Amino acid sequence: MTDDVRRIGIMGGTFDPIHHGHLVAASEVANRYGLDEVVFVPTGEPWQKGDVPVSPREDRYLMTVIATASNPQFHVSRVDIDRAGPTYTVDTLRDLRAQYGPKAQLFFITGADALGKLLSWKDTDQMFEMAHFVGVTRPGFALSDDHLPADVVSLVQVPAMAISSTDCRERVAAGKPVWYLVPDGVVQYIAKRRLYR
Ligand SMILES: Nc1ncnc2c1ncn2[C@@H]1O[C@H](COP(=O)(O)OP(=O)(O)OP(=O)(O)O)[C@@H](O)[C@H]1O
Ligand SMILES: O=C(O)c1ccc[n+]([C@@H]2O[C@H](COP(=O)([O-])O)[C@@H](O)[C@H]2O)c1
Repeated sequence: MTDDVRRIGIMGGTFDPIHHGHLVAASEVANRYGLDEVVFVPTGEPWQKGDVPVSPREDRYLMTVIATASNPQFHVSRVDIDRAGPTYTVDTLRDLRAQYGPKAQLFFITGADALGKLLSWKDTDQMFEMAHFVGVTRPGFALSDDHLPADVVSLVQVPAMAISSTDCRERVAAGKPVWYLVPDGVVQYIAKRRLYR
């Protein structure tokens, strides 16, 4: 009998827009951990983004689909955008666990900035029981697990991509290019939908 334990990476994000920093992080962790696939999960209502207006969820979902379409290991899930109310990772993990079954190993990928705020997330004890967390380096942020309980998180060095969605949005608003910061199809989608103007 074959060993059917699947190793699933989960890359959650607001993806407004998705950029090459997200894609490189997911690709690198997939390689390091021998993941079978990475599921990108755009947030519904990102409750820790403050007062910054967020683009419609269907636009963020479609940009994520466009950005990941060419990679057979990458998939996109609607679990967070189809759930009403604020997006909590504990719910994301519960939904994906139900979908992938009890045997799947789940690895939740976060950048150094998000990792630093992990203990402010909802129901962290339950969250830590459902997935292993992988914190990745991000230019401008220190990567540390000092504040976290032992064994819940691993730290991974990924190629430095000094890109943020905030910077991409500001560049579009100022009429500057985002070519090569985001995938080509996402550049075209932003123009077609007149996002960030
Ligand atoms: N350049 C990057 N390198 C590594 N990880 C990143 C990078 N950009 C984002 N991430 C991680 O990807 C996840 C989703 O990030 P998010 O969609 O909020 O993008 P962002 O660029 O941080 O957005 P914003 O500028 O709007 O806050 C988070 O865990 C974040 O830490
Ligand atoms: O569970 C929480 O309380 C929680 C709080 C903040 C962020 N998250 C998740 O962290 C991921 C990155 O979020 P963001 O806001 O940096 O795009 C995304 O999957 C969010 O749903 C989760």
